[in-house]
Amino acid sequence: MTSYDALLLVSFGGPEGPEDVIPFLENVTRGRNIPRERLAAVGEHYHLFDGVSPINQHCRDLKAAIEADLAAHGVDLPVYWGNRNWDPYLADTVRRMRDDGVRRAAAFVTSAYSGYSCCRQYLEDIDRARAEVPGAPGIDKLRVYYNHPGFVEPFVEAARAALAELPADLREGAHLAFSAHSVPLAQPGRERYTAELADISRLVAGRAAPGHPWELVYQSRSGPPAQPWLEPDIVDHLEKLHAAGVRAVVNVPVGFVSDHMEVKYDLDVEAANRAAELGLEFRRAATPGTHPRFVAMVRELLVERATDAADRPALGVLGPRPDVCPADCCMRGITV
Ligand SMILES: CC1=C(CCC(=O)O)c2cc3nc(cc4[nH]c(cc5[nH]c(cc1n2)c(C)c5CCC(=O)O)c(CCC(=O)O)c4C)C(CCC(=O)O)=C3C
Ligand SMILES: [Fe+2]
Repeated sequence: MTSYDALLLVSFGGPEGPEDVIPFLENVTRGRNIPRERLAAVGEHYHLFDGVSPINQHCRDLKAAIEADLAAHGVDLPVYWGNRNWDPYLADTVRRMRDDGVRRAAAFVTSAYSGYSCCRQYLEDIDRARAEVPGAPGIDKLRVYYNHPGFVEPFVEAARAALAELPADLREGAHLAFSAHSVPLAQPGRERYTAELADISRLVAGRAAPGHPWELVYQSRSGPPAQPWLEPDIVDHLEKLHAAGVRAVVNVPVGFVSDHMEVKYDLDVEAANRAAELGLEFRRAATPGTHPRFVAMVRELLVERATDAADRPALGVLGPRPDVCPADCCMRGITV
């Protein structure tokens, strides 16, 4: 038994106005060797949306939904929110938690997978924030949840809905294209990340669209052009499908928790525009966002951890992830 006196929502952060865009991008890419041209291009994506990323509002909505769900289930726990790259910064939130008398918090991260970018980098962020705040509360990151029914089921529902939106005569021949953020091939934990993505893609395809062909592809590639990243890219994939005579595609962005900028631009603008040019019918499935099943999962993960429950729900073939990262997760403790 661990008694938690708070839940901490940890996220990526995003700009909320044109003047935030450059400082935000500088925060994200500090020390990461991202070419200037790439940064300028990504800045333009944000400016298309008046410099406002949807991600912070998603976090406010998710926080409110979690608070309502906890209250409805008699769990009396305050919920805090802190980001890696933008206000409210994690260190400021941790300071406020300490001032409020929080001693031990469970952390729910808006990233569902193993691997450096999805798991260890958030652990490092939490460590760094705690190191900045004398007397900081203890913070336990909840387990990786990509295969939890509360994450999988909203995607199954969303994939079915997107398929149903296709013109009836094209539905039967439609392909499913699962997508996730690309990462460098050399990134620690990359094998585990891709294995988990394949696991959930197979699961969602089998439940939402049995018999339809599916593939796992990547999006939002960054880094220097010479550095190898996970492929194929979704746009190249759409071109390949089109050339092979496929006429309709449902894109399921299983790599993400909400419809933030990597979804609203890279999929809804870039991939959708290319599909339109090709004459390919393209529908994008919703991410979990504030789906009640997803919100309930946050509480279930918290209760499971607090009570050290033996039953750890997990779908697919890889099994539940342990509470504390083992060597094949994100190589925590190994220097890159
Ligand atoms: C695996 C992964 C996730 C999923 C897990 C998770 O959700 O955390 C993710 C999410 C996100 N990535 C985001 C934005 C950005 N990511 C960048 C750059 C990078 N992402 C990477 C990986 C990932 N990223 C990597 C390896 C880089 C290269 C630099 C580095 O090694 O760190 C850059 C720099 C410009 C560019 O080059 O694209 C931006 C602006 C936003 C916010 C969107 C919004 O504002 O709504 C979100 C949720
Ligand atoms: Fe990213």
